[in-house]
Amino acid sequence: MTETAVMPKQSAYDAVALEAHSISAWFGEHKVLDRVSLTMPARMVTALIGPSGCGKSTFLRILNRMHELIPSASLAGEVWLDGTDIYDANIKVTDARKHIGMVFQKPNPFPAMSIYDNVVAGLKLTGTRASRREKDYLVEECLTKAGLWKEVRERLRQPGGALSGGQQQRLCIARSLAVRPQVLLMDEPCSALDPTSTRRIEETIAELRDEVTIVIVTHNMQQAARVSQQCAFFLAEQGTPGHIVEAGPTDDMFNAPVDPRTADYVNGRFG
Ligand SMILES: Nc1ncnc2c1ncn2[C@@H]1O[C@H](COP(=O)(O)OP(=O)(O)OP(=O)(O)O)[C@@H](O)[C@H]1O
Repeated sequence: MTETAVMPKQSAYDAVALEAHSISAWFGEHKVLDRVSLTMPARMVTALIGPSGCGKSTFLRILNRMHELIPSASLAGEVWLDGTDIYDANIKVTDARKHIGMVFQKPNPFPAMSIYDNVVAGLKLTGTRASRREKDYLVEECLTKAGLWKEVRERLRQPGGALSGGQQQRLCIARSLAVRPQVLLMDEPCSALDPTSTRRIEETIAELRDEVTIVIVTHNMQQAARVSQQCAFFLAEQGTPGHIVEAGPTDDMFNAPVDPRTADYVNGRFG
């Protein structure tokens, strides 16, 4: 009997490790990542750091099968979530993305849709049925986890687009949480936000990490030091594809890096 791959069963929130094995990536003939392997443990925030163009976003997008949306893009390697290869031929793209959510650089709520409907929007996309009561509960739960409930509880029917940038980003986090992902990927989630909103998102990340495995791309070294427990330093030297120079506990990466290039980067000497 042949085994059919299925995505692991989702309980409420259930953080699990995500493992990338020997990931290489191309845009057409241009190779941008070379055999990148990284374990992103459960209940930890992993920060991907490195200079512009070294492949951090490409790697992040490979982790939830968004890379394949680009016509010229291809990849090699495997991504394992709790014992299942998300690139297995039997795994549906929508299932992979349901388990592994993404928050982008620029907050992208549906602007004309109400705050309430923004949060539950993912249910429709993933074909999940819910009663009105279940939705009400989910909206409060996810907005609370995203640190937004108290600010919007009296105006859930107002459009998402009327919120501030920082509130919109927290709404996007709530929307991602509503399908109960096991992993949340964040691509520079604070780069469009002011310092106060940034701090609020960082607090939200800290509160979420026990329930959702978080991987964040950031250019801000102070932010990487504040929010992550593990860091991976990517580099693409002189036109070569991006690779990981060094990965490890955040404290070690900042205070006792093994590779001098890591020390130079985290201390702001290049990039
Ligand atoms: N859609 C695309 N088509 C072609 N090449 C691309 C595409 N997206 C990215 N690239 C190339 O892939 C390489 C890696 O880009 P990527 O955006 O992953 O790097 P990054 O480290 O996230 O950069 P940044 O920090 O500036 O966001 C770069 O050389 C970039 O030009």
